[in-house]
Amino acid sequence: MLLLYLPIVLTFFIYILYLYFTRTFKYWKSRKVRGPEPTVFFGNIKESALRQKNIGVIMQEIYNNYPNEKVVGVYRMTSPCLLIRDLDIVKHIMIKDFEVFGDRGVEFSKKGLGQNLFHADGDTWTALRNRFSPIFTTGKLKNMFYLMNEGANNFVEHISTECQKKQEFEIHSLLQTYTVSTISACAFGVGYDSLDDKLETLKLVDQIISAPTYANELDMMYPGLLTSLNLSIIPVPIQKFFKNLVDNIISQRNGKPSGRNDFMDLILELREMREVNYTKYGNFVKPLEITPEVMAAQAFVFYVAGYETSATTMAYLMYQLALNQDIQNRLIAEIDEVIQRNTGEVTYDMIKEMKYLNKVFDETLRMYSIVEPLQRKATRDYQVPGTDLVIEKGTIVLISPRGIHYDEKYYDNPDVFNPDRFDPEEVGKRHPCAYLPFGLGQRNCVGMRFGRLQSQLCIVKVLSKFRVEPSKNTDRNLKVTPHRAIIGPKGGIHLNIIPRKIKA
Ligand code: HEM
Repeated sequence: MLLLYLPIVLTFFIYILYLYFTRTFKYWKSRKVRGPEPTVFFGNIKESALRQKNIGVIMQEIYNNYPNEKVVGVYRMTSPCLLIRDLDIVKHIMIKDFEVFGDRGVEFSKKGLGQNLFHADGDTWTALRNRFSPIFTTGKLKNMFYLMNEGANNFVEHISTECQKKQEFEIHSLLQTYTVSTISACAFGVGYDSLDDKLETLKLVDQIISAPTYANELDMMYPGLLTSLNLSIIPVPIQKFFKNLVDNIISQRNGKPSGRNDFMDLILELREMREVNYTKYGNFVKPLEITPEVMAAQAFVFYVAGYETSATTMAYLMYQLALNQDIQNRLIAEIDEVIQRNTGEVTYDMIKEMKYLNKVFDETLRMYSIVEPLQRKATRDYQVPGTDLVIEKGTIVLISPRGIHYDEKYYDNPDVFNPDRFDPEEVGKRHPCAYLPFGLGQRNCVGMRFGRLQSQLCIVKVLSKFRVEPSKNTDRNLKVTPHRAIIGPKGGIHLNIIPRKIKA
């Protein structure tokens, strides 16, 4: 008898699940916002949730499929989100109306490593950003330059040794060895000589961070769940690693700056300064106490945000130089000229002088923007300028830098690598929001100057000794890894590195 009813019960149960996992899917239609049809449970991000496609690529495809829309309604799992295509609206959200869109909407905990600049929202973020921005000024970077220089010299030596054994390298992982050591030296004061014993743990950090977890998808389905449960999405061993690292540094330095001028010194310096009270939009914001926990959270985010982004950008840059030998020749000529004119060690000011290097770097990040999509959360209902649409409080808005960077409205022949697009006159002709690899507005990348500097220094050092060329394994049709948060090349980038014949 029971068996007779089982199919009916099952069908009913599946129907209830279906209703539940499609309950929000009329949200955008009812507001007359166009967008792709969602799939039960997954919304529009099925391939990303199944780790088949990077979420940044999915958003770029949606951007491309709605060329006439200012905004597109999408569902991340069952949550309605709005993809913004129109650059004037982008400007409002990211810059002008920042008081509504100051949150990123990825906060997972107000404790431990959760109190980091990237994930924190609300007053915690304001307090963190106010407190920590000063450590990224030009003056501080200049003081830290010697640490990067040492890292770059070690790296070039490493390549020279390896080049005696082989010609072909997987350069993405090769460049990671440079950024891991440089960021470790600059962020948490690990000397290059003592790096080897930490390297294994740092590799583990990378593996754990890049391993797919479904916490993000869970938070998309039940926004705010992680924060309300105060859950950490970061595994306990990693939390312990960064906490111990910071505790050791504080005790080695007796809680005072050591004169090394690394981030830890700068944070210890900040700790010694009296905290200044300030207000945000007229409201008093509690000043932030720099506890060892807060320090560990920033060391964590500087490490995670700092090494992979720069290594990936440099790998793509080298790839394009290998495919475009004329551009490589022009860049090498600039590097040689500036070094010869200044004689001696490469300095911060010399890097700033290399205008073509900057253009090559900017064009690389146009073609290969790596932090995608950009994200903000509405902290109150918001009428989208120039439309009847109201973005409801709590809604996530998304921006696709890749969509914009490959849009022919802003960039002719977007598939062509052309650094001259970044001539100042050309830049002046474009909408100010048409280029956003470091995000935009008050919540943009705080480490932008650091990332540019550590990458450009390495490129200069490497190209002053070597050239790059395609190898037999160079993939001319690069794909991106489906699951990593930073968009990187699937299967790596294989190139030949050839010692240059330097004229005496
Ligand atoms: C090529 C290198 C890099 C790229 C392309 C990059 C890109 C980005 C992007 C797109 C964002 C989000 C901005 C937004 O939402 O508007 C971001 C945020 C952030 N980045 Fe970077 N980044 C790079 C290097 C670095 C480095 C070297 C550090 C630290 C040492 C760093 C630390 C951060 C932090 C802490 C945030 C969160 C800022 C906040 O919310 O206040 N980044 N980055």
